[in-house]
Amino acid sequence: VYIWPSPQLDALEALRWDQSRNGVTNLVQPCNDFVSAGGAHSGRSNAADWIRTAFHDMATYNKTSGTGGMDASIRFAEEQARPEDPGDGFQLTSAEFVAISTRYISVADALAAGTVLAIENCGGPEIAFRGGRVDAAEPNAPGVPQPQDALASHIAAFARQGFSQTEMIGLVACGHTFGGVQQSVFPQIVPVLNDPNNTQSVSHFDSTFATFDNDVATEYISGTTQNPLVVGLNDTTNSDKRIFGSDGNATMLSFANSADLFSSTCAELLARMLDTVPTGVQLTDIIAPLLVKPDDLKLDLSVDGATIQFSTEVRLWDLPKGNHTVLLLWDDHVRAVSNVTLSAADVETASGGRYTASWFNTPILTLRAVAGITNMRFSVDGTVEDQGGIGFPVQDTLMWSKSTCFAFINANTIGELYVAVRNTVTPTRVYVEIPGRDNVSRPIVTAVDLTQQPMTINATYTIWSGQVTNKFTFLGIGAEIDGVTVSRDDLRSNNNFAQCAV
Ligand code: HEM
Repeated sequence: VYIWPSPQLDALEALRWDQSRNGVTNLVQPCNDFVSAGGAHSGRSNAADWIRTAFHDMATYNKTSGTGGMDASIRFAEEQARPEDPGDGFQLTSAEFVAISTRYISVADALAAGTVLAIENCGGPEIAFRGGRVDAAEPNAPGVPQPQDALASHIAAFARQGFSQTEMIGLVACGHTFGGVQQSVFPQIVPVLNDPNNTQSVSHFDSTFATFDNDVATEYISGTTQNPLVVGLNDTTNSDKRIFGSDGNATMLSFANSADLFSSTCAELLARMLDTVPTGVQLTDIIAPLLVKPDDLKLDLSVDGATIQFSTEVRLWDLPKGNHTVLLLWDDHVRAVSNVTLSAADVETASGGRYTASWFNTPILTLRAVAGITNMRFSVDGTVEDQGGIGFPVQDTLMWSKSTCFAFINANTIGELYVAVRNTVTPTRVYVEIPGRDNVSRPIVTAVDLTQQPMTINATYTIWSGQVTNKFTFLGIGAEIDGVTVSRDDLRSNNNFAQCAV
């Protein structure tokens, strides 16, 4: 657990634990949801595509040279064109996770989190998730095993990736409890199925293709398996048969005998798969949920500069069922303590129902600008939550001014931007931050300086202003103050402000 606020960890924590709010979990609920069939059951599933994509991204890893691994290089068309990466799953999955990536969440972190969330929400074990993966600038060297390869080649490929033969058996079984082989991609392995519930003719690895369970092992051991890589007509491509049988079935038998052993083994192996990163990449600690987490802080200075419109919400972890009294207490620059009662907004279960997350909102509060806000605590049923005495610090140095407005001219959105800076500081630069992507789809932020002469509107705030005419959707704000960069990563769009008067 870390101290809030920390922009990158806050974002990773939200991705990992915010369930329906994270933009990911809804794509694998129900577990047989599939993006390019409009969510309809097609025999394919996003969950399976994501897990396979993560494996193919990792499988280029070379533990001797420290190159390859989880770095989202699978998003490159060059990798997707290789015989070892057939089908459109990698392209569809990459597009989904590029869309989720932000300045704080790499595409590779998004893919890793998506894999964890898909497995956890579809019957699987809880999987340790770390962040900090770095997106590759170019494709990796090839290295994904293929079904026609010999057993010795598979053993060598997994050894290069850092997995023993027993771990190889485990990892393949953990992956192949989801999904199957597509007819259109592997016509030499799978015939056309003519099944209205399986319109893409996917021959599944086990009878429960959208859920994590040990059926892949029980069906294999009992001899009832329909796994196309075990009982396929062409023995050359029966790679699961060779791999599963390579230790005399000992590992698969242990999985068939114990669903718990299968679960715990997969939790460990899949976490290691996702944490296989190039040398030099430093992953974060395991991202645990914060028990009390403020979120979505909004501060806006009024047009006359006299008041601040403030609101926030707080997420409380695993509250007992029932009604709760939640208060926000806050400090300000005139050393007063204020409080307000929050209202229950929303309850979600996380990690496949293991936990609950409950959100509580403040109303929109009007603070005197002179007083501002410096620190928060929460009282939950009478117990004060203050991060062990630190409280939850709030910066009111830099915020949007309500004077900001947007205009729409010739398909361009033009922002008249007004940013308020507290007079206690003298920034050398105030700018807006426009999230975008570089030419290989990595998230970047472009700063556009506010260049109009700053205007002191009262004793408390000075307004910096400027215009942006670039095409953009969201804007953040930042400043350089005494050589330090201050960012308010409270992204706003034209929906948050009035239309400019003409
Ligand atoms: C020697 C190793 C492996 C071989 C030869 C192999 C081969 C295959 C093949 C041929 C497919 C069908 C793909 C398609 O039709 O589009 C497939 C699907 C899949 N593989 Fe593997 N695989 C291996 C290891 C793994 C591992 C280690 C994982 C993950 C931990 C994994 C996860 C998956 C998943 C989830 C699917 C289903 C994809 C879907 O239904 O869209 N595979 N695999």
